[in-house]
Amino acid sequence: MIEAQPLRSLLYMPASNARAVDKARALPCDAVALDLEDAVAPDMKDEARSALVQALTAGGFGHRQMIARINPLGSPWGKADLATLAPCPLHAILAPKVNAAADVVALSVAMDGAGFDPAVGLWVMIETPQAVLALERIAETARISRLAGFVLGLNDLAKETGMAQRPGRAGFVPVMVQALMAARAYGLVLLDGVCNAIDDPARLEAECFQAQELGLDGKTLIHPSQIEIANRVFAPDEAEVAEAAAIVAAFADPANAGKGALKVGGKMAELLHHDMAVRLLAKAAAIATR
Ligand SMILES: CC(C)(COP(=O)(O)OP(=O)(O)OC[C@H]1O[C@@H](n2cnc3c(N)ncnc32)[C@H](O)[C@@H]1OP(=O)(O)O)[C@@H](O)C(=O)NCCC(=O)NCCSC(=O)C[C@H](O)C(=O)O
Ligand SMILES: [Mg+2]
Repeated sequence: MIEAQPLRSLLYMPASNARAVDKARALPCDAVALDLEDAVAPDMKDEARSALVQALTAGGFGHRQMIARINPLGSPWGKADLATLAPCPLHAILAPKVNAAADVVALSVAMDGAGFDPAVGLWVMIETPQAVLALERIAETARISRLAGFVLGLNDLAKETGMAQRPGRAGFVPVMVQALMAARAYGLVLLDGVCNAIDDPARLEAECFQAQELGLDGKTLIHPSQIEIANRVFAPDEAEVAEAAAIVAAFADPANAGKGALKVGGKMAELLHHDMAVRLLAKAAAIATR
């Protein structure tokens, strides 16, 4: 399954940064991740958690999917994060540094125990070598847990593996492909890691094109200036929308009734292309309402 709701851009911000959180209510990102983990210093964790609850309770984030990134369950803050966030209006909890399928099941059980609404999903960061090696087993837990998404954490993966974060991201491409296969096999969202180079829009754009070409749903971002690029690259362009509309129209034409393969715009179109065209048009329509 590929996510019907656009998730082209997910903007992280420290939950402790009230100015950034307030700005998020008007930014054109598809999702917001209020972070309690790496963007928050240890002595600010309790304050950030309270600020997060206040922000979610106050609301005003409109169509944006609201994600809270908690601290690891095994850290001094993880359990309190879950207990405190349980009553809040959230789309998903994002859990960092999972290593194995058992970690995901434990997180899901902890969310049940804390009283989260069943509609609140669990997304996990793929950012350790152990998690990369266990991608399929982790994804498979979606059958018995709240797991609904993967987010790549390439800074941590670089730290743990020694892999360099250079233009082209050669070392990360196999991880992105493996994560995509696992995500698609079990109906999960998959978002790309962040581009740290805030002042290099060309690099961000190249990373977005690469991730879009590899089939990822969108990109995680760290600065408002990155939103426009991600939204543009991960949205179908005019030519793609026109091609999809032509395919749908061709299959709807009574003259083509009963045919499984057609020639549309000089290309072969089969029923699978019709399905893809319908999906693309639905995504374009959802984006147009933003
Ligand atoms: C990186 C930053 C600390 C830079 O902040 P700053 O120096 O304030 O930037 P600017 O002066 O350019 O900011 C201009 C205005 O934009 C607002 N702003 C900046 N960043 C954000 C944001 N992320 N969300 C919302 N608003 C933002 C500023 O407040 C300014 O507003 P104004 O004063 O009204 O003009 C900062 O960008 C930042 O904190 N970014 C997010 C950092 C973060 O959340 N990191 C954790 C997630 S990334 C990660 O962990 C990846 C993963 O786990 C991995 O392993 O790879
Ligand atoms: Mg990380």
